[in-house]
Amino acid sequence: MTATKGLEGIVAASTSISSIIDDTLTYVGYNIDDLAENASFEEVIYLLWHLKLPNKEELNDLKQQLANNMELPQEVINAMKAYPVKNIHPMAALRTAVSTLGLYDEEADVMEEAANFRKAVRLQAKMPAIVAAFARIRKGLEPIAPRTDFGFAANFLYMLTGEEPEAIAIEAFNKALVLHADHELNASTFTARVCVATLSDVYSGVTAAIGALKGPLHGGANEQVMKMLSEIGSVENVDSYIHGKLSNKEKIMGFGHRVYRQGDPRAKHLKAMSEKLTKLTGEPQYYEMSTKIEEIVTSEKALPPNVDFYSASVYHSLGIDHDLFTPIFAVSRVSGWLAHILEQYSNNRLIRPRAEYVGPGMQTYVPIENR
Ligand SMILES: CC(=O)SCCNC(=O)CCNC(=O)[C@H](O)C(C)(C)COP(=O)(O)OP(=O)(O)OC[C@H]1O[C@@H](n2cnc3c(N)ncnc32)[C@H](O)[C@@H]1OP(=O)(O)O
Ligand SMILES: O=C([O-])CC(=O)C(=O)O
Repeated sequence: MTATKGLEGIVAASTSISSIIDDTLTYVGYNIDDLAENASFEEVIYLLWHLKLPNKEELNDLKQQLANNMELPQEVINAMKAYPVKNIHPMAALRTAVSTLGLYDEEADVMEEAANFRKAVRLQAKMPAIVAAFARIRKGLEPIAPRTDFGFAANFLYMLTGEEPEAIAIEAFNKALVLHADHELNASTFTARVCVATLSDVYSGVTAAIGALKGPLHGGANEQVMKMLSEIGSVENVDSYIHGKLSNKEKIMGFGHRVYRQGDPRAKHLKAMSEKLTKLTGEPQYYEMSTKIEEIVTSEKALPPNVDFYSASVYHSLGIDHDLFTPIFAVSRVSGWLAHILEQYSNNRLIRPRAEYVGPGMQTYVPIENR
């Protein structure tokens, strides 16, 4: 038995939800470029969960269900207020709050398909409310209840600030949500599937997935990109900063991908948004630094930017705190995790690969007094 490091190239599941073939990403056969330009995030959620686009009635029904289920149980808000809010990362808070949410869902361990769909709606609806509530609680502010007349993207921005978001912010945020919704068998989705393949519950699957997304080699990279842009500070500093990192053999966050070779098809949409939004906010340097970094990294390392690279300057331009970038990724990706969890349940088998043993050969036990 020989292990493949990082399971590279191993096909570990079948799915009808999304595909990456020849660097083209589709959700249920719809090209991501089409969806990014035309779809609302709610339409994408419906597509991922039902494997077809909704008609008007189905879409309105899902929108209403999401808006109606956004409000958090007071117990979860109280629990968040008791976290050591000043010292914890919002991804740790989100991971814990989603687990706590499961304690207050009477159907948490009901395994029927209809109950799992109901929990999917509740979790999808409450994830943005958790992120927004935590962002306010840690500043000493009260959480803001969602508006039932707002769509998903608008509601998140509203719960974060208490102000009605501008149309351009809603449009940009909706597009970012669409672009991050699903991505075949990425590390966090695989984690969710492994977890629920033991027939554990939806909350456990999503909690596990949040843990996997948090790492800087996966979803956590978007926050690291912003940290890098802040450290660089101006276009003039890009060259020496990036060359310094590369000569130290350090990774440049937001570049490279296990599956894409020519480039991540989502990046161009975020790049265009970054250019537009940074101009509007009067901070074009974030876009200019980013394009200069891209120029160097692609020419010297042949590594194109991934989804995390330009999303950083997009979220910064929307006025979002930098350590909320990865939780925002989770607010979108939970739609994909839930789709994969439902798919896993529908055709389940325990996921249990083998390991190549590379430790010592047979040894004789030595009693502790003789060691
Ligand atoms: C949503 C997402 O999860 S997208 C990915 C987000 N993550 C990041 O942006 C973090 C930076 N990127 C990386 O760490 C990697 O490219 C990954 C984790 C995304 C993919 O990793 P893998 O396929 O395992 O590639 P691996 O890490 O083995 O790298 C292969 C080679 O490319 C180099 N490399 C890969 N990514 C980068 C990078 N961003 N900067 C510099 N060098 C890199 C590695 O150092 C390695 O070089 P070596 O062979 O000389 O040692
Ligand atoms: O697919 C991956 O390995 C990482 C990624 O881009 C994503 O999860 O969106």
